Amino acid sequence: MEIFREFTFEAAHHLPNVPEGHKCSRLHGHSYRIRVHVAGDVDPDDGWLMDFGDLKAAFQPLHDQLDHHYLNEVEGLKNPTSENLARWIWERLADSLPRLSAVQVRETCTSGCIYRGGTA
Ligand SMILES: Nc1nc2c(c(=O)[nH]1)N=C([C@H](O)[C@H](O)COP(=O)(O)OP(=O)(O)OP(=O)(O)O)CN2
Repeated sequence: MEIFREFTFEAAHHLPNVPEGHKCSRLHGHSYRIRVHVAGDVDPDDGWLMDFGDLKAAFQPLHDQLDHHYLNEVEGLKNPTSENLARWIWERLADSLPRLSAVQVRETCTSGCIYRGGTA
């Protein structure tokens, strides 16, 4: 079984390593949508994998660091692409959510990424 919880936050960023003239080198903002997935067995007694409320509690400290912030200034997010943000979130959730299975980051309605851990 896999469950997820979706979070949103607003933030500004620019991408420092894109080619000269790329639109994303300019300061701009996104309404980010994040999905945190956890996978495992459903407990036969309580009928759930884990409480959605505990997923929310685990993400809250990260939300506080990201919402209405300039992502380039957040520790570890000098180059805040979707991919780097997904990995940043994973690394900060992995201890509190040992069954973490995926982190999805959506920057816009049409673009985003999914990170499932590991080095890629
Ligand atoms: N692999 C990645 N590519 C891009 C990233 C990224 O994080 N990873 N980020 C950007 C920009 O931040 C950009 O704001 C979002 O890109 P894009 O989908 O091109 O945005 P638009 O809404 O402007 O798309 P259009 O359909 O062209 O209007 C760029 N690439």
